[in-house]
Amino acid sequence: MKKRIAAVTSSYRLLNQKNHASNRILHHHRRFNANFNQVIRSSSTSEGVTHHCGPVPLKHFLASCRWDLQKSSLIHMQNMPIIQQRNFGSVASTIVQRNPLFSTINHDDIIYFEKILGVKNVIQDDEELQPANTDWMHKYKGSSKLMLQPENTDELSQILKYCNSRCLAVVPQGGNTGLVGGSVPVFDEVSGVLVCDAGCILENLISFLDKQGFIMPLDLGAKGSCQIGGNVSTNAGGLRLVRYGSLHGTVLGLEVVLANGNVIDMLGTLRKDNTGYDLKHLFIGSEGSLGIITKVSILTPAKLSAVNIAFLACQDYISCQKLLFQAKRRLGEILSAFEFLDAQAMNLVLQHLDGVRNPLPSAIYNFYVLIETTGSNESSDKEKLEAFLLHAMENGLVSDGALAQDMNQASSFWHIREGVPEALMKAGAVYKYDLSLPVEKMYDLVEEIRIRLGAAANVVGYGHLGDGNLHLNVSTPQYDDTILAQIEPFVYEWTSRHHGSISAEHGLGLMKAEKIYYSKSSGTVQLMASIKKLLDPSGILNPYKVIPPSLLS
Ligand SMILES: O=C(O)CC[C@@H](O)C(=O)O
Ligand SMILES: [Zn+2]
Repeated sequence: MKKRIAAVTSSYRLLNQKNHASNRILHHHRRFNANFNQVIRSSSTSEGVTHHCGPVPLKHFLASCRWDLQKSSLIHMQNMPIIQQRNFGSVASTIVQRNPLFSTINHDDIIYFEKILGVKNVIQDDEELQPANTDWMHKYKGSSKLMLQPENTDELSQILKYCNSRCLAVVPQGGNTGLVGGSVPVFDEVSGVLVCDAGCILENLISFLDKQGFIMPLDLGAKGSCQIGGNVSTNAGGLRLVRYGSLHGTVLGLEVVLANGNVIDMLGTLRKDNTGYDLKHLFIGSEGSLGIITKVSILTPAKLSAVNIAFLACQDYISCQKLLFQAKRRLGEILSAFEFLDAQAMNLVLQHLDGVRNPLPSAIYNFYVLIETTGSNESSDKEKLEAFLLHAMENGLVSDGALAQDMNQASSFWHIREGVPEALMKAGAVYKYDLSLPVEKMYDLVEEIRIRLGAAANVVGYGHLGDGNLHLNVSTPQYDDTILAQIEPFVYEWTSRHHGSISAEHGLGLMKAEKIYYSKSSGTVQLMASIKKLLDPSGILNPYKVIPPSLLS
């Protein structure tokens, strides 16, 4: 072991000599050898982390229909005071006009649901409903008065059939509330295919697979509370997409309950099946608007033992781009993450998250890049990474860097990147944009927004550079409509003009349903609306989201 450290250290001395620049020190630490991704990344959400291993339940879903006619017939999505008692001021609410065709819940409905689910899974208590009615940012507030927690496909099917016949709208939801038991995931270790219930928490699946020597093909900051059904229905991207691709590639099959209660078995486990339309893709990323996913089969990659993480500083955005270009060529098949954050994002993390230390404290840099490699051959992976870093430093792409020497350091590097959303939440109000853009144009947008807003806001750019996915976040002390008017529609128009997507991985939801035309042709949106009407003629599934409501009336 000692020998290896000595050898590695000398290679970085060489680096420094070649660069003749005293500040170009790659802080080198002994590399470690474990697939620590599995165990160390902390959840960046504020939601409680559930530690049950393996089996977890099915879906939770909210009946979003109101049953108190005395109250307004509107569903308000309004800003709430957020965590840590920060005052967000008064904000103009986004108000969604309630579809008058939907029924309201009555006493007989409750009796029916209790008969199917048992009293404990029919929740009307305001306190229990509150977290489910509020999004993670505390920006949108629903007003559902009832939460139903079916424990299996059959219960869900009966409920949906009933809701459909009564024209009661429902909001499918995963990951927000407590668990209700469930069944054991089934795993085939030769093919690496996992079959599990939709309510399985991502982190539990990761632990389950870890024991078998496999990993999940997706990893998210929110893994401690998000559920695989929610991940698939929103086509969540995350930190491993650069290596394993999107869920459209790794999900092999689904079981789905349609709005009318019909259970559709598409739970194949085959990599190849060319027998006609591959309908599971309709449900991946449709945000619960076409059906509710109850089971998932997914291809899981083998867990590889050699993992390295480098935290690097770049002086300008062009260096980040060139670094990515080189990483794809020189690290090739072992590259498993390529993330970036700008100085503004770094400062927020250092300022707002407890115990975070800057691994590169000797100077202030404009950009930071986190590169992870995952491979099966320690020595050749090491050689590759070192050759890559040497080349990058010689060419002036990297100004400083640190290589994690153990799990704690690796964890602390990831914590910086994954902690950006949480730091933004703590900083005040935040306007979030999740954009796909050509990599070479991406940061121009951040700079243009910065100029537009001047000192009124802290404009932050970070994200999955390896996937061309920018998280543009604008942070202000409190929500302000004049700021919003300077960002939108500018940001959407800019993205559309550069042939990008206004939602790279977060979906459209309520926030962007009306903005869909910036990224999709009207013919495509019409076809989406036709499919929605075919599968959910009464429009009860997750109303007002994804497709502009006017197209469905
Ligand atoms: O909050 C955001 O803007 C991004 C959240 C998440 O997708 C991430 O990559 O950290
Ligand atoms: Zn992201």
